[in-house]
Amino acid sequence: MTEPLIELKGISKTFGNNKVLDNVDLTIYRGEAVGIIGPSGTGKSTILRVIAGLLNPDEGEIYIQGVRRDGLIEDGIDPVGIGMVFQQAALFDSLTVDENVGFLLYQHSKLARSRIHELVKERLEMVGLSDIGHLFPSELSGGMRKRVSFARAIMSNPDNGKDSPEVLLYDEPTAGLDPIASTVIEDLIRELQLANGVCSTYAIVTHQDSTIRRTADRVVFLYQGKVQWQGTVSEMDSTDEPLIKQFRSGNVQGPIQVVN
Ligand SMILES: Nc1ncnc2c1ncn2[C@@H]1O[C@H](COP(=O)(O)OP(=O)(O)OP(=O)(O)O)[C@@H](O)[C@H]1O
Repeated sequence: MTEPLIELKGISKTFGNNKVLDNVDLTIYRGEAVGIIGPSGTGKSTILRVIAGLLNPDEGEIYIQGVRRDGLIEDGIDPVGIGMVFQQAALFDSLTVDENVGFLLYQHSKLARSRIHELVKERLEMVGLSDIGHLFPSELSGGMRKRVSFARAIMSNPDNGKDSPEVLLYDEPTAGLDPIASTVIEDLIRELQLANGVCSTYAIVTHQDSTIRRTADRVVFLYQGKVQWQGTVSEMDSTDEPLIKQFRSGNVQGPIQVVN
């Protein structure tokens, strides 16, 4: 795990007067699982969107497998595929599960519909869902919708080797789920990491303690637009760093300013 796959160097992003990311440096190594934590509104989702190539930073450089990215993901120059699983499952309500998961291939590939249908079925099986392709999102539980969104994120065109996402970015994948449904999702994230190298590297934004513990090899703490601390989960439990101590305890007193 020594090769940097994603490198952010001096990334800044301001919305209006709000400098959300302030000269952030972050490296994610191949095969690594990075948990990004920090208080609400501190730029965690923003950093994922920058890595995904959905948002351009104002300043700084992004390297994907050593290649500098210039522009957004739609420019299609990244040497490895990067997929994103959004906080809300973001499924189209008027489409079936099959049509949601296969959406990009149905719209943009030359593959036969029957072939796409098979690929969708495989991906749904990978996330532990069978025989639900014909259902609509409103007929699923929250946990199932999340799993469908995972299946969509790992969907790829077999005719295009670069299409398969090697990196997955998860934005609060267990938010709003009960503890057992969260465990199912956490296990799935690790299983996908080990399966066929589909998404062997990932970054995950989460507020849930169990998700941090069960899915992160390295934890990065973001606050006031900067990476303030990073370490393993056990280092997070033992460090005397005042920001982490306060975050760990949930105490309103401390260096983290409480926003009401
Ligand atoms: N497109 C945008 N336009 C304006 N402001 C934005 C935009 N996207 C994010 N912000 C602001 O940037 C700040 C950081 O948002 P972000 O969603 O990255 O935080 P977060 O750490 O993921 O928060 P949470 O833990 O609550 O999900 C917030 O103040 C948010 O309102």
